[in-house]
Amino acid sequence: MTAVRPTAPAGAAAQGETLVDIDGLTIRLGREVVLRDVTLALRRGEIVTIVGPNGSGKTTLLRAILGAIRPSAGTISRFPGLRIGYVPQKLHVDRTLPLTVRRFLSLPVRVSDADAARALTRAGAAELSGRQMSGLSGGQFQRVMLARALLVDPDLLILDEATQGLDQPGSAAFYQRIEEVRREIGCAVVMVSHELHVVMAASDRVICLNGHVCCEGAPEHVASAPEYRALFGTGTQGALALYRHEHDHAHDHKGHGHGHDGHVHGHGDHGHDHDGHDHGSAT
Ligand SMILES: Nc1ncnc2c1ncn2[C@@H]1O[C@H](COP(=O)(O)OP(=O)(O)OP(=O)(O)O)[C@@H](O)[C@H]1O
Repeated sequence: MTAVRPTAPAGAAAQGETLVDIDGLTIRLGREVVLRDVTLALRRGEIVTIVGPNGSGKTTLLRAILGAIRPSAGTISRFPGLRIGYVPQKLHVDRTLPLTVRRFLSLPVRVSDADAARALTRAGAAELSGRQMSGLSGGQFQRVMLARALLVDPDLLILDEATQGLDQPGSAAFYQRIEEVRREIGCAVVMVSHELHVVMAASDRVICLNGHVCCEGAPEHVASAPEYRALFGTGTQGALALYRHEHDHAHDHKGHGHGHDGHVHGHGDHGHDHDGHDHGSAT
């Protein structure tokens, strides 16, 4: 029997408190067992990345956390009143429709100017409010999508391959923004990404999924785990090491100036401006 049960009395969750507790989760879709006996917890303030091959159940897991899919077995317990912000894998906005960013944020639920401005600022997109959705670059569009997810003041931010289509510096800038959001509002973040070498380095914890949890832990731990290497080979480990190595150099990040305790979210000396990505804080 499935259950979604409260884990604690309503109220402000403390830093590190469990927001989502998944125990023995099994999900069948049609005849297929997509997830089998998945047990994991998401805690306030942490950034967790889910990696895994195509079809390994990553989106299904996110949808189960969102409550869009019911467990076939096992439980998903959410902190009472948990607010979830979701950045989907794809959102098609009719590019022929005249629609400003500000108006987009009021669809389908109208939000106040103050709330829209606050969310845009947090997403590093304050200057985009009056822009047409159709004229945004990929990176700008994703920041607007992030702003939309932030409107609910989330305890948990869920991102499903949110940087698809962005170049590597653009992705790294986006994940840097996610870290800043996490620091500002103290939410937990769970995200799926195929850009392992970028996103793993920006994560506190990595969960390697292949229908079940193959391995999990700190990025370095997972990257060197035999289960992970069996799925992804050793290439990512090398890329991760290279990325950290690059970042260890004292290069000037033009106004970045963020004190990040060893996490990687910069983008090296790529030497090109990729169309309005905001690498620093716009606030
Ligand atoms: N509604 C559905 N009905 C039946 N099977 C489904 C449904 N949705 C997903 N699946 C199957 O579940 C499996 C996992 O899909 P899921 O989208 O969760 O994988 P994923 O790891 O997110 O993949 P990708 O990396 O390609 O996005 C796949 O085999 C998929 O075909």
